[in-house]
Amino acid sequence: MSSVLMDSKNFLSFTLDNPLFIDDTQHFQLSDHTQVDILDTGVIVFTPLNNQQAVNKDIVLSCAVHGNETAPIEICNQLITAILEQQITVTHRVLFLIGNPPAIINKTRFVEENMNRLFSGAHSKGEGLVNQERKRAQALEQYVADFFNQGAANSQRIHYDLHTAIRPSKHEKFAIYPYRPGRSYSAEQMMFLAKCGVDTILFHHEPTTTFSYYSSEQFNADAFTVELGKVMPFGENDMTRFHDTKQMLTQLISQESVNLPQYDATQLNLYKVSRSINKQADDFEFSFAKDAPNFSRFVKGETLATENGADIKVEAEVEAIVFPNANVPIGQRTVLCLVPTQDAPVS
Ligand SMILES: O=C(O)CCC(=O)N[C@@H](CCC(=O)O)C(=O)O
Ligand SMILES: [Zn+2]
Repeated sequence: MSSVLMDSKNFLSFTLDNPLFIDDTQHFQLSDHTQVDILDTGVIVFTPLNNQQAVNKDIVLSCAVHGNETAPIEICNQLITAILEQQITVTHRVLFLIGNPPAIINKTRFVEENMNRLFSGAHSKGEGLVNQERKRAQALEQYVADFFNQGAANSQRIHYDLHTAIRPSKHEKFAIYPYRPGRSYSAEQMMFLAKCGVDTILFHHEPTTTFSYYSSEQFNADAFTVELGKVMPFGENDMTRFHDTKQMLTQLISQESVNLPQYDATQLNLYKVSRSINKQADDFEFSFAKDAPNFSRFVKGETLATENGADIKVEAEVEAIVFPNANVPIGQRTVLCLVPTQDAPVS
């Protein structure tokens, strides 16, 4: 093990000291109970060595797919440190991914290209692997593939891709459930998220090129993009707001199973994505206030945006908006429109 990591047990510092690659993979054990494998910058796997009958989950926790979303980075790094210092012992296989170290250093969402639009092979489309984010998205796919493929056939595969949102939100913590045709939604997963404080779920309506969709679609994982609050610089996150999330993630990785309440839709705010409005022209502009929070609601006929001299109006009786961002390349999502739902197929 390199002295850099040995001295500090701070995997984030080690990652940011080596943002593009590490010289060698590193492999060591914690006492006789946990195998640790550092496979790349920001890529660390913990494998329990004892009590194999309790190992029933393969868990991926990713952060910093967007470099300026610091709270998830702090949460993951705290969990990694607690494992390395043997305050927590993993019961299940766990892969932590710090997605985009150069963007963390840059304090920006991305350096050249939004990495969360580059999964499921999008990294190699068009001009191909021309930048660091494209290469990293391809590499992250491979680490996830290897990790899940090396697990037991009957293990539950879980991937929480942790983010924070640009805007304030009427529902502070929410999760995007990737499109999964033919698969019902997991009541257990939604109650786990609720116990994390993530009480709002958006059911996506179409395939995307996000990291969580990749794990969900390719590996049948219970995968989510999880939004934990508003983007803040390092040092400005109120970590008390993440207490429940961190506690539940600790239970998830360290306990054979987690006690969860019965599914109760009344504890959740459920929304279906009704449409994604993609940018067609440079003059795209929203009609609502710049500081409108996520989940602001608009009624049928109201104008949401203008583009090419035309109005883009609310189509359903009521639509809520999430992730409005006009500053995206042509072809990409400017906003997701949502309708409240109670009838999602859950099992
Ligand atoms: O606040 C915003 O505008 C963006 C927050 C964010 O990064 N959201 C993810 C959602 C991914 C998904 O739809 O699963 C993203 O835009 O990549
Ligand atoms: Zn994000």
